Amino acid sequence: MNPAGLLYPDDPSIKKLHEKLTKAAQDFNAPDYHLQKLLSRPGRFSDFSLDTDGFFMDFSRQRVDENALSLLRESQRLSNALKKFSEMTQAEIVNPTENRAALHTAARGTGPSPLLYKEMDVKAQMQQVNEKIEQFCASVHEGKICSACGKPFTQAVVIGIGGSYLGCEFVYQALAGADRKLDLFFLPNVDIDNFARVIESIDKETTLWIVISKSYTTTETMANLNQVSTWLNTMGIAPKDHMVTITAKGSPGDDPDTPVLASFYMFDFIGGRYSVSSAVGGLPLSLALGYDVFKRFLNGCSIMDTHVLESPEEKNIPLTAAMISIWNILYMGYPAQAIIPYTSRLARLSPHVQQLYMESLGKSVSATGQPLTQPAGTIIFGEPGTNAQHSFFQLAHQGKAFPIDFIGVKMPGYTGLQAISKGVTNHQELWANLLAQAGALALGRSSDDPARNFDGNRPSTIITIDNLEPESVGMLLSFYEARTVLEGFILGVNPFDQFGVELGKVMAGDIRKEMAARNQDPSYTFACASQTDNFYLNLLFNKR
Ligand SMILES: O=P(O)(O)OC[C@H]1O[C@](O)(CO)[C@@H](O)[C@@H]1O
Repeated sequence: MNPAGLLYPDDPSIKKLHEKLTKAAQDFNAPDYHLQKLLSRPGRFSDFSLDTDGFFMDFSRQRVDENALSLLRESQRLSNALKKFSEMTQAEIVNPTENRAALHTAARGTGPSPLLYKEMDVKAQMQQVNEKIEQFCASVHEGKICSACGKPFTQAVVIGIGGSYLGCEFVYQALAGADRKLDLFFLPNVDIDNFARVIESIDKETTLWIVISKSYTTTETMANLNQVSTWLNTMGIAPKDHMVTITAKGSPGDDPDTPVLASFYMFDFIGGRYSVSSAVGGLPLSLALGYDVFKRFLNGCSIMDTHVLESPEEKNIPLTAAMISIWNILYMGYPAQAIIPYTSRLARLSPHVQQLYMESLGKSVSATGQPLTQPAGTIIFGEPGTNAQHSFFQLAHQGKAFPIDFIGVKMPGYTGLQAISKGVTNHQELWANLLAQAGALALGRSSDDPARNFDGNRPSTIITIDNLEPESVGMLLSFYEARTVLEGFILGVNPFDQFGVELGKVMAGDIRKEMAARNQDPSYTFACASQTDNFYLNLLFNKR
């Protein structure tokens, strides 16, 4: 696989293109390139917006023009990003550092059938897991599989962290309406107060615990599993009667000698942050909302995957979003990007994309280990609107500028009684704010009073989806996945490994040993800890 990309210009044409893009960005310092001017150009809105199957993206308020876009499309071609995306769906090794394919798209049926990888029929294997999920959930919903005391399960708690929970939590919050079959809770953090909050919210007699860990070695998840098991035992409930596992074949959790109610496989060719369309999302979402809802969500993901595979460059929505993101980071110099959904049901979208994007693209070397010309990635953050407006939008309007994805939903989830305030419904008020913010950031407003002056020229994209139905949410999830992967391919980095998370884990292990030694021997003085750690360990143990 050719790893060349904008941050690893192992190719004279890419070097040259990088120079052209740098120069093109300088044009935007001129007054004629202020967004006020760009937005008044005829055809700006129609030329700078795209749609597919109810998913609409308006990037007319981004500080790009045709010249910048055509140069960015060249970067796509020189790095073979779309070709690599297609190869990814066909089980090529796109994760060279771990010598693996990345087949999250196959989990929703995208790509050839049969899809052979390491002598395995990938889609058939995934189908088997999905059939098991469907049967298990039906049995739980019908009360055939029930709690130790014979009552039906009414709640489930996911024990898992990072990619083994964030995507699932986002989709659950987005889709969970009044008709849910089970309430879902999440126990990601090893923080004992996370456990305390969960057990305050559940009925121990009717709660199913879902342990999700690909490696089944993640410290936080294993500690929480132990905490929950110990707690259940003291309550007289055998953990095996209230637990299911989702893990990789051959992991320490894939152990017939430790029986649970059921176990489901996840595959090493689907990374945690890309795994919500596998059993990681499949089981909890099907338990909470029904297997048919999960299938419809997969269908939405697949519609967007197919759009990426079949659309030409200039109509390709995730590709265009990836190119604009690169433009904003590398050439316009923006320090961060925000995702602001105007619906509280998408509140966990930005935390999910934070991991998806920052773990995938926060890299300092190319896909083949060569130093990059500068570190890759950016900071992603966000909150739902209008809450965000009353929180950090002062900075967005008058402080350090950063591009924003505004996300609007045509139909809210709740369709019951809607009061009218100032002549509009709450949902319309939300939209009035969304439109006003994008307009105010772009256009600004001048004032003789410097403190009340708005320079404008601050970029944003508006993305709209039809509703909060599973298909729309699937398309949104798959849009951000594809955008991330394509951005990685254009930059020349591997979007599927995450070695950057390892060092902290190793160092936590050393500190843990010091704590364990003190727990064993109260006179132990943290002899192996550094001067600084020594201070904090004494603070913790002496409770000073
Ligand atoms: O599923 P596991 O093996 O518990 O890993 C959990 C998460 O931890 C990470 O390795 C990061 O620390 C993620 O990539 C992963 O999703």
